[in-house]
Amino acid sequence: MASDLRSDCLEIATYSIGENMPQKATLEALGKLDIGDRITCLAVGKAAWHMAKAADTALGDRIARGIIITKTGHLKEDIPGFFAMEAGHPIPDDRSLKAGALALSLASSLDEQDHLMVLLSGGGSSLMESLMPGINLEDLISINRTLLESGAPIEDINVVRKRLSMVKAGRLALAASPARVTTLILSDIVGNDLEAVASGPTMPDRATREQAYMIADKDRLYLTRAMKEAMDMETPKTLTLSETISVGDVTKLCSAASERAMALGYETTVLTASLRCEAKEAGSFLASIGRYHAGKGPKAFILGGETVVHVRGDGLGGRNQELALAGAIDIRGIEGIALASIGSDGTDGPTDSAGGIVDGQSFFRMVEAGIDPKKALEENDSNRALMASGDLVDTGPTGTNVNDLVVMLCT
Ligand SMILES: O=C(O)[C@H](O)CO
Repeated sequence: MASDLRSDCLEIATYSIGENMPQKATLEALGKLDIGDRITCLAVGKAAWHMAKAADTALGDRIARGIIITKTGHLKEDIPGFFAMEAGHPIPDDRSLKAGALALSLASSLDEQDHLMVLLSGGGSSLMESLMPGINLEDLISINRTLLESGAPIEDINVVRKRLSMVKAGRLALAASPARVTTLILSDIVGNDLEAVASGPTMPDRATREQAYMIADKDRLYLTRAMKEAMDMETPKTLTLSETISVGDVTKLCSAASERAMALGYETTVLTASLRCEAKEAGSFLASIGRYHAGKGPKAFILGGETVVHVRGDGLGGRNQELALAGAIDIRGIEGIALASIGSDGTDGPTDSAGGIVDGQSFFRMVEAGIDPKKALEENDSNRALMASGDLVDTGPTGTNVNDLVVMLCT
């Protein structure tokens, strides 16, 4: 039975990730849109190439000009009519500044006959930048490092990054005015705060100057005079010509998983699409739910989001593998239960695995292979433990990035 549960878990995850692939999601959204005939396309983010490919398929010659800005190694074959470039991520580099200048000059060349189609995905904040006067690349790199190392949530990091930028916080849409702007977003933000994705180049910015200073103070950012001047400038609060559509996100990831689980005959509950707590606590908590429901199924519990790992040991792992290992410890010996935790992008932490899938026997398989599962958890060594029990999930990079999916099945 566990093997059926395990294959059902993987089928559910594969289906929901497939439904949130950038090309599929973008094509579906474009099919429903009323778009003019003079389209300029700007694709920015880790999924930019895939989204641009979908736009090329759907709109063909109606795209007058296109630009793709993506992370190093994320470009595939040439798309006719598109200029493509790579830039730095997670730390911006001089190519990011070239990308920002290019995007702004493209936007400002448009008039009211034009329609700017922005295809946005995670990673865009670092990949495309144009700095406020007096701020240089060195300042930008140092601010980004401090913010990323502070452990601050990405939404907070982007509140500050927006203020220092001429292209973020809706300013790209302002540059494109009077052209109409439509932005399709593949979101990597838990909670779907769309204006945080890639620092919202075409969306109004709700954050205030005071919030930005509070975050800067908390993270002990060193602000030069030019940075303070930039922080003081108001960001756009309304953008009448700009509309935003979410094409893929963690909520859709959970809905697709739920749809598949129901089709497989499970009574299904989406527990949350904004999981954010410590990975091992999520694993133990889910195990306690599983222990209660095992034997009362078939039931499916679906969760989406991104847990965190406060690393204490020097083992190898990732948040999904750590969640699965914690789950394995607490469901040991229980029949009729399987728990999978998988990164939709196919990479979990600094490992080649996407996550882990465990059942009531995983703990014992680890012990037989000479691993102490509890010690492995303390040492953040989930990758070695799950490898020993044959419980790693290896998908390779999937091409999308809409956070993580957790599926627990009980019979
Ligand atoms: O680019 C960014 O800011 C992050 O990936 C969030 O979208």
